[in-house]
Amino acid sequence: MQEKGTISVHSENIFPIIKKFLYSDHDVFLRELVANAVDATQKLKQLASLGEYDGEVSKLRIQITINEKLKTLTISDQGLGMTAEEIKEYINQVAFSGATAFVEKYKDKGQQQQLIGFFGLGFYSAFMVADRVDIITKSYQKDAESVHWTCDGSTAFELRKAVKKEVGTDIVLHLNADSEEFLQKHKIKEILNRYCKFLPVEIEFDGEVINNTQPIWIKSPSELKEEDYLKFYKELYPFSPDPLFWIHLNVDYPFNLTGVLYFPQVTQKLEHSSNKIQLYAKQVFITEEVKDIVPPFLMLLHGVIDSPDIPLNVSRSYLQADSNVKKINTYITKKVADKLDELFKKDRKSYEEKWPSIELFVKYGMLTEDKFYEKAKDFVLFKTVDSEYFTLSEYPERVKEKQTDSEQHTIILYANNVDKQDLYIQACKRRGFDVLLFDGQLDSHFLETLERKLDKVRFKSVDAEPVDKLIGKSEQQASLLDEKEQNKLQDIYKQAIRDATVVWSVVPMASDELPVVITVPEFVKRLHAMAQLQPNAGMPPMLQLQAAINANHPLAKKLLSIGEESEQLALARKAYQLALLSQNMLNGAALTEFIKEAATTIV
Ligand SMILES: Nc1ncnc2c1ncn2[C@@H]1O[C@H](COP(=O)(O)OP(=O)(O)OP(=O)(O)O)[C@@H](O)[C@H]1O
Repeated sequence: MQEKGTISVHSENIFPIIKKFLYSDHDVFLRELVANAVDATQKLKQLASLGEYDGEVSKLRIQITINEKLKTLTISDQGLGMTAEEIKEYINQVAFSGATAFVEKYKDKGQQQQLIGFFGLGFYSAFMVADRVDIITKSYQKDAESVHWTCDGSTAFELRKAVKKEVGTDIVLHLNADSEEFLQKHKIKEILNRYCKFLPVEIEFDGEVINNTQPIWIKSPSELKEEDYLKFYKELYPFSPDPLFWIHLNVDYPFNLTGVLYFPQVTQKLEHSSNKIQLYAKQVFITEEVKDIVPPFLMLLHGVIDSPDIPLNVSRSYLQADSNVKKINTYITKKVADKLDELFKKDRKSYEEKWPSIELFVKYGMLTEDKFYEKAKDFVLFKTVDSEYFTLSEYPERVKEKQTDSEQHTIILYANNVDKQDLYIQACKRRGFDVLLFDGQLDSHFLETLERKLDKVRFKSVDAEPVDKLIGKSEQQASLLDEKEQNKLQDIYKQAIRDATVVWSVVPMASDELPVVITVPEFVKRLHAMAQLQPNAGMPPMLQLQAAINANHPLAKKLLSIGEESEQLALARKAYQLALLSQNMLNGAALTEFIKEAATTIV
C-alpha cells in the first residue's frame, strides 16, 4: 500500500497561520497530543470491557521519548490505534477542516491571544513545533495493518504500510529549528507537570511515571481522610501553609463537575494570590485563568475544578453568559455558603477563631453576590474592639438600648484602629456604648451595604463627632457658658490657630472630655476609605477638620478669665495641639514644638 494525496482544506496552507496564532504558547501541543493518547487508551479499555477487544489492558501506558540526534519527540500510546481509513477520516479531514473553521472564526476578532490554551487544538497543534509529523499506528481491529502517515506541514500527506507489531500509536515530531528547546528533558518535564500531572493513564518520561492517575477529586469523599486532602493541597501548592478547610464538589446533573476547593488563610488584603484555582477538563489541565468562570470572590479560594461542561472554545465574554457556567457558579457559591454555615452552626467557637482568616472572603462575597449575601447574613460576624463576636441579628439587639437615636435608628459605633482611636473608644465605653472593630480593606463598602440592607441601622466612627453627639439623642448636656461667652471662646481659638480649613464649634460636653475634640465627619471618612480602594480614582477629598471646643471643660472658663492675651493664646494652642495629638494628627514642626514645650514642664 502506498498512497499520496492532498489534505482537503479551504485555506492554501493552514500551518503558518496556526503557528502565528499560537506563537506565545507553544507548550500546549504536548497537552493536546498526550490528551489524544489518553483518549485512545481509555477507548481501548472500554472496548475491552465491552468484549470487543481481548488483549491485555491493565497496564497500558503512555511513553514520551526524546531523540536528541534525530531531533525528534515521540508520544507513544498503547491505545486503540487507527486504520488507514480512520487516519484519512480523522486526521486528514476532520482535523484540518476543524482548523480551518477555527481560523475562519477568529481571524478578524482580535482575540486570538485570549483563546490560546483554551481551544482544543487537537492533533494539528503538533505543527507549531514540528516541520514534519509521522503517525505510526496499528489499530486494535483484527488483522488491521499498521500504517505510517507523514506530513511536512504543507497540505500534502503520504500514507504507507508500516512495521509496527503492537496495537497503539506513535506520534513522531521532527522538531523545527525554533523548537529545539523541546529536546531538553527539563522543558518536557515542566510541561508534563503543568498539564498532565493528574491524567488518568500512566505517563512515563525519562524512566519515571510523572502523573498521579487517581487525584482525590475523582474519588468519593467517603473514601478520603483529612490527611488525604492536606496531602493533595501540598501536591498542588508545595510552599503554602495548610488550608483552613475545604469542600469536595461532586455533581453530575444538570452539569458535570468535580473538584476540591480549599479555604486558604486569607489575609486582610485582597492581593493577587499566586495559588490559583486550577481548571481541568477530564483531568487535563486547562488553565488557571478562571476569571470568567467563577465569581471574583471565589477566586480567593484554592484548589481544582474539573468539568467537561465548561465550553472552552468560545470567547470569554460568551463564557460568562453560558448557561452551564452560570449554573456552575450558582452551585459553587451555594456549596461554599453551606460549608461556612455548617462550620458556624457546628462549632461557633472554632468558627470565631477562624474568622480573621475568612472575614475578607465572606465580606467580599456578600458585597459582590446577592445570592451569597442572603446566605452569609446568618454567619457573618461583627468583632468588637474587645474581640467578642456577634452575628448580624445579635448585635443590634445588644446595643439597642443605649444606642438608639431620636429617630429610632440603632447607631452602631466602630473604630478602624484600636491604638490610634483609644481616646475615643474609651470615651464611648464610659458612656456604656459598645464599639466594633472595622479595620479591613472592604469594611467601608461593607458598612454601606449593610446600611442599605438592614432596617434602621446606621454606622458611625467613634471619632465622627464628640461622644455625646454620636448617638444623636434629643437631650444634650447643658452648657456652662452663655452664648456671648461661647462666641468669645471660639474667637480666642480662631486667633490662636489661624487655620482657615478648621471648622470650629462650641459644644457642651462632659467636663472630663478634652478641652478640644477633633472629629472627622462620617461621610468624609468613607470617601477617604473608598478612595484608598481605588488608587486610580484621583485625589481623595480634603480631610476637613472639625474642632469642637468643650464649653464645660474647666479650661473654657479659665481662658475667658485670663486678661493677658499672649497667655490666653498659648493655652488655646496647647489645648488644640492636644486634640490633634489624640487624633495622631500632630506632626512635623508642630509636634517638635509641643514636645519641647512639654519637656520644660517636667523639670
Ligand atoms: N493517539 C491517537 N490514537 C488514536 N486516535 C487518535 C490519536 N490521536 C488522534 N486520534 C484521532 O484523530 C482525531 C482527531 O484528533 P484531534 O486531536 O485533532 O481532535 P479531537 O481529539 O477529536 O478533538 P480536540 O480538538 O478536542 O483535541 C481524534 O478524534 C481521534 O479519533
